[in-house]
Formats: sequence, structure tokens, C-alpha cells
Amino acid sequence: MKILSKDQIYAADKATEQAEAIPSFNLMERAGGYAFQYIHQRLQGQPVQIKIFCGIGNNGGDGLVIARNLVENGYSVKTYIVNYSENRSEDFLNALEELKKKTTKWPEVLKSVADFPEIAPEDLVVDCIFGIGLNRPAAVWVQQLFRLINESSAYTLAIDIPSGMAIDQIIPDSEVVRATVVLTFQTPKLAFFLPQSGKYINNWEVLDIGLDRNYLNSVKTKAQLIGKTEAQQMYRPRQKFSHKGTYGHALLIAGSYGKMGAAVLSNKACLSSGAGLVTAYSTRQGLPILQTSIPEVMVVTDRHTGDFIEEIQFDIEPDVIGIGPGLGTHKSTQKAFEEFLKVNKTPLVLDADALNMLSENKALLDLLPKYSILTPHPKELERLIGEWKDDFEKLEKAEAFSAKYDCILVCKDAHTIVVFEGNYYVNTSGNPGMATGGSGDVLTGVLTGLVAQGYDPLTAAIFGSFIHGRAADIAINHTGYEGLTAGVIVEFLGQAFLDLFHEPEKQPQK
Ligand SMILES: NC(=O)C1=CN([C@@H]2O[C@H](COP(=O)(O)OP(=O)(O)OC[C@H]3O[C@@H](n4cnc5c(N)ncnc54)[C@H](OP(=O)(O)O)[C@@H]3O)[C@@H](O)[C@H]2O)[C@@H](O)CC1
Ligand SMILES: Nc1ncnc2c1ncn2[C@@H]1O[C@H](COP(=O)(O)OP(=O)(O)O)[C@@H](O)[C@H]1O
Ligand SMILES: [K+]
Repeated sequence: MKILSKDQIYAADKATEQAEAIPSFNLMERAGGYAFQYIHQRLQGQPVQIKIFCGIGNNGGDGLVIARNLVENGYSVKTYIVNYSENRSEDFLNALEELKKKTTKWPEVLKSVADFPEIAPEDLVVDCIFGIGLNRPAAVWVQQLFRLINESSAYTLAIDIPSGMAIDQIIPDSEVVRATVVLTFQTPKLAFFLPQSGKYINNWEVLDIGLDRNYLNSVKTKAQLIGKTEAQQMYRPRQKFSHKGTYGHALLIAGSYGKMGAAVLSNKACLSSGAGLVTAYSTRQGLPILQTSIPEVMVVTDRHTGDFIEEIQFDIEPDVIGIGPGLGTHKSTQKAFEEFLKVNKTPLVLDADALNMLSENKALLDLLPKYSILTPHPKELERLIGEWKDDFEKLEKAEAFSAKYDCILVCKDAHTIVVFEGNYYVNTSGNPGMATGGSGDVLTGVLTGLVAQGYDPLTAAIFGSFIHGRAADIAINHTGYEGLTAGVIVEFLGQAFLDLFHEPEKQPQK
């Protein structure tokens, strides 16, 4: 699903107005009308006290349209205008006129804390104070209203975006309305998926307000959301007349003393995501561990007998090499890594200590083959690209890094974002149960296994991140969040593939 930017949303409005030859107020009527229907379908006339807080822009105008529809349908509604500015938008004024025609209970104007109403826990709050137009911190008294809503524990429906959250920047130290549900128009907003702003989002739903299809189909967005529908399209079915050679040979260079589990997990995951052949490269000490725990995997060891890999040399010709999990950053391993990069021509997936070694010696980055996949968690990413001011700047820096080194950056997080050629692919699968040691090692194995099978590296990164999270989502039905371990994610990889074609994805609301 496309994630439109602020400018693109405003352009979609304009395109719709032109294509349908309608004034902009019709669009507000439509958006507010659909939002009303959403509420009405759920309340079915129940006598709930509804408190609608409206700003003075178009988000506020939407609120007034919702209020009018609710009044017309017999609901008990109190409407407030949060007067943070005197610059009322034209359509806000249109919506106000229409509301005044339908009720004698005109909206109360709030100008300071003294004007705030009480909010009872059983009220339904509709937040239409700020929409995507927020571009600076709200006044202190307005933020106090956000706090009042948050402390009320009332069910809160935020329209388009929670007030206090900007669509394209992080406003530091700003209070944000913590909505129970965010009902967002036409397109999810990138801010919902970034840690600094996404933490305020519990549930979000897209409301299709019928913006111009031609515009929506043709617009190229920087960001897109990857769900089951997108993943399905990337899946490569296995062929009847195929053999293990068809699905490639993966080599995983991983493990050191005390961290052989990382090698075991990534190798198992590589096998379970469909690679034809998997070879583990590790220390001699690792040989019995690998051979007993994964008999399907072949093992090549370095010729030394120490705790760490001291040399990377093998006489097989893998289709892809995954490197890094549990490797350690011992001097001898660093040397071996550097020597390996100098001669290697095989596509790479780099994780964990391989990334740390790259961060310590940035010159090595120039040795990476084109389209290498790097899978940093936030700390590893920071070591690679430097500190960021906020999550939007993080993405910009990741983009610049990916362009400079022609690599695919898989920025792991609650919503993993794959960054490549100026595009952001935002993953929707996964859950907090995955915050457990070894789950990243599993991802390395999955991505390596997919490249081995012939998925191009970008598709492998996007599709693999989805499958990895999806396996964990299915697994928690059996383990709960706390009981999920990295090994269990591997066991559910097969289920994640099956699930691709099982049930259709929930459609956006209308
Ligand atoms: N296609 C769609 O999705 C449709 C969208 N629609 C709706 O329009 C909404 C966007 O409306 P909007 O552009 O009028 O902005 P909104 O958020 O109401 O803010 C109002 C104004 O506040 C100002 N301002 C900003 N920050 C401020 C601050 N801290 N303190 C004080 N003032 C501040 C700023 O003006 P400025 O002062 O910067 O000139 C801004 O313009 C969108 O979210 C959706 O609900 C539908 O109606 C139709 C279809
Ligand atoms: N709260 C979360 N929600 C969704 N996915 C998560 C969450 N926490 C971690 N993950 C996922 O789990 C993996 C953790 O990787 P990483 O930190 O490298 O683990 P390790 O180093 O222990 O293998 C990543 O793929 C990340 O996206
Ligand atoms: K809002």
C-alpha cells in the first residue's frame, strides 16, 4: 500500500476536485461523512456522550461535519472549537455554517485551560484538533487539552492523525493524543511506523474517502507499506521439475566460542526458507555442535583451532554468503573478514559483527559487492550511519548511505524499513515477542536463503522481513509474546509461507 507524503495528499485532494469538478468542501463532506458512518456502524444509536474537539483548519472542519451527521442521527454530541488561531480555513467556516443550520447547540469555543470541559471515562472523544497541517509545537494550553484527553481514559477516535503528531517531522517533547483508534484518510502516514511517533499509535485504520484513482494509481511514493498482498506478489512458487540445485547453495559464516547458537539459528532459518543447499562455515570447535544440531547442513571449518574464525577460505562456490551472526570482532576475525572481502565476488548478506567490523573500518564498505544486504538493528545502524536527530533524519541518512555504497539497508525495528534507491519499504509483520536474542540471526538466515533461491536482493530483503515477522506472528498464538524464542520463529517459517495464500488480508475500512 502506498504511503503518501503531505504534499501528495494535498495534491490528491486537488486532483479529485478537478477530476470530479467539485468544490473542496464536497471532499470534506465526504471524509466527515464516511467517518460518521464508521462511528454510527459501531455505536448503532447507543446513548453515549460524544465530545468532538475541533481545530480551526480542515481537520476541525471534518469534526464539524461528523458532529452535524451525529446530531442529525439523534446522538448526544458536544462540539468544542479549540481556538488555537484566528485563521479559520474556508471549509471549516462552511462546515460551521452547515452545523449551525442543524442545531441550536452551537460549538463552545475553548481559548484556555479554564474553558476545558470535564471528560468522563465513558465519553467518546473524537479528536479533530490538528490533522496533517500541524507543522510546529501546539501552544502549551492546547497540549494540556491533549493531556486531559489522555488522562480521561475515554475511548478516543483520532481523525486522520492524532493531534500533536506531525506527518513529516518529530516535534520534540510535544504531547500527542493517544487515541484508541486512528481513523486515517486514504493512506497510512509514515509517522505511524517510526519508533518516536509510532509509540503513540495503538490501532489505525484506513478510511477510503474516494480520492482520485488515476492520481493514486500513478503517483510514485517514497514509502510503501508491505503486507500480505505485497508479499504474495513477491513469492516465487517452487517448480515441479526442480532439484536442490535449482534453489541455490547458501554459505553462512557465523559463530565463535559461546556464540555457536547464532550460527545454528541462522543456518536452520536458511534451510527453512527454502535454500537448496546450506553450508555452515565456522570454527573447528563449532563442528560437532553444527553437525549434531542440524544434520541437513554441511560444515566447513577454518584450519585453526581457536575460539574465533581466523581465516575465511573454502573451496565451494556458493550463490550467496551470509556473514556475521555470533562472529565476534576479535582482531584475527577482523583480519580474516578484510581478506575475505578483498577477494569475494559472491552476493552478501551482512549482519551483527560483520556490520560492527564495517563500522570500525569504514574503508571496507567500498569492498562490498553491489546490492549487498545489510541488516542492522538500531545500534548497529547508528554505528554505520552516525547519530540522527530524529527518525525522519535517520531515514534520510540511511538513504544516503545506501546510495553511497549501493547496498540494501534493512533497518530492523518494530516496523523494519528496507531502504534502497530512495525508497522505504515498511514492514507490517512482527511483534514484541521478537525482542529476544537470536531473532535477528534468524532474519539473516531467511534473507540468505531467499537470495540463494534466486530472489533478487531487494525482493529478498522486503519479502524476507515480512515472512520473518509473519512466522513470529503465527508463533505467538502458541507461545504468547514472552514464550517466543528465536528457535520457535524458525519452526514457524513454513507456516508463514503457507499463510501467504491462506486468508486474504483485512481490507481498509470504508
Ligand atoms: N485528502 C484528505 O486526506 C482530506 C483531508 N481533509 C482534512 O484536512 C486536514 C488537513 O487540514 P489543514 O491543512 O487545514 O490542517 P489542520 O491539521 O487542520 O491544521 C490547521 C492549521 O493549523 C495551523 N497550524 C499548524 N501547526 C500549528 C500550531 N502548532 N499551532 C497553531 N496553528 C498551527 C496551520 O496553518 P498555519 O498557521 O501554518 O498557516 C494549519 O493549516 C487533514 O488532516 C484532514 O483531516 C479533509 O477535510 C478532506 C480530504
Ligand atoms: N517489538 C518488536 N516488534 C516487531 N519486531 C521486532 C520487535 N523487536 C525486535 N523485532 C525484530 O526482531 C529482530 C531482532 O534483531 P536483532 O536485534 O538483530 O536480534 P539478535 O541480535 O538478538 O539476533 C529484528 O528482525 C526486529 O525487526
Ligand atoms: K486529529
